[in-house]
Amino acid sequence: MTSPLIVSIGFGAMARSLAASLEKGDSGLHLGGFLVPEHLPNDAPAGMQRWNSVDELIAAKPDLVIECATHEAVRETVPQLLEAGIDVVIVSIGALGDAGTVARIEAAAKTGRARAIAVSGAIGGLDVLRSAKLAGLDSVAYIGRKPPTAWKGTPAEQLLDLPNLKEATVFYEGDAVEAARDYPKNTNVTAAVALAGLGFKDTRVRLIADPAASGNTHELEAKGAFGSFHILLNNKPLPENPKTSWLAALSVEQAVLRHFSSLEV
Ligand SMILES: NC(=O)C1=CN([C@@H]2O[C@H](COP(=O)(O)OP(=O)(O)OC[C@H]3O[C@@H](n4cnc5c(N)ncnc54)[C@H](OP(=O)(O)O)[C@@H]3O)[C@@H](O)[C@H]2O)C=CC1
Ligand SMILES: O=C([O-])CC(=O)C(=O)O
Repeated sequence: MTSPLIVSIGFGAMARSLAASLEKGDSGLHLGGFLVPEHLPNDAPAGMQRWNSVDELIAAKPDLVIECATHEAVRETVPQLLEAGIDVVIVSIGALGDAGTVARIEAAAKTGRARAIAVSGAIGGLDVLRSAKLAGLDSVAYIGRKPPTAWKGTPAEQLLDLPNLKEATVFYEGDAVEAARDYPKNTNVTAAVALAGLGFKDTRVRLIADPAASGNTHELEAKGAFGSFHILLNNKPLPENPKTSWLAALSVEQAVLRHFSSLEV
């Protein structure tokens, strides 16, 4: 049997980590190539293909596409692939905080009889949240803590003196609608929590810049008819992008392995 064609949208920190990890593993699966905008330099490793347009990619008939790029790619590129009958794993899931985008993705998936799969990413406990929701959830809260460098290029820069921050500082408290929209490279996890639990408006979010943090910490607390739970993840960042946790890349890899496995665990 020939190996399935697995392609990423974007070839940044996460896609590169995924490619290297699949290569090292024994699944026989590989990242066959990637779709990136034409302006990016061509640094495709040997044996990998590069596509510059979604039409060219669709013509190559990939078996699975993994969006590892931006919220914009989820809005602009993912629906076209689904309509063409191609399953897509979505990583920049903060884009799903917009009801119009969700409706477009659902309609495209229905048209193409394809599946859009949202990854758990850098957080865990979503299985518990999904199950607990069935009996009713009273509250869901998420706390994200990262070192100041990880908040560079976000609205936190306007709120705090990030390079000279001396102590852990809360700079955002609100809901997952705003958090997912305003911190698109840092808080996709809030979308995972919102989608599994109480929805974007009712998910409480607190974001912290902490000079003492050595990695990316994600805390999740939920209460409901089932009881309550509280988890804390201490994630190591990817060397190429301190905003992104290694666990997020690993969650993409396990989504790929599950997709091609006959026993889903
Ligand atoms: N669900 C989760 O838990 C997590 C989700 N993420 C999300 O995953 C995505 C990837 O993360 P990461 O790899 O660390 O990010 P990087 O910034 O390292 O890589 C993204 C790459 O995609 C390229 N790109 C931008 N726009 C497009 C487009 N329209 N089509 C194709 N490629 C594009 C970028 O190019 P250029 O540099 O030129 O813009 C860049 O090379 C991000 O959106 C991030 O927010 C990250 C961590 C956790
Ligand atoms: O990787 C992380 O720690 C979380 C992240 O960036 C995101 O959710 O966008």
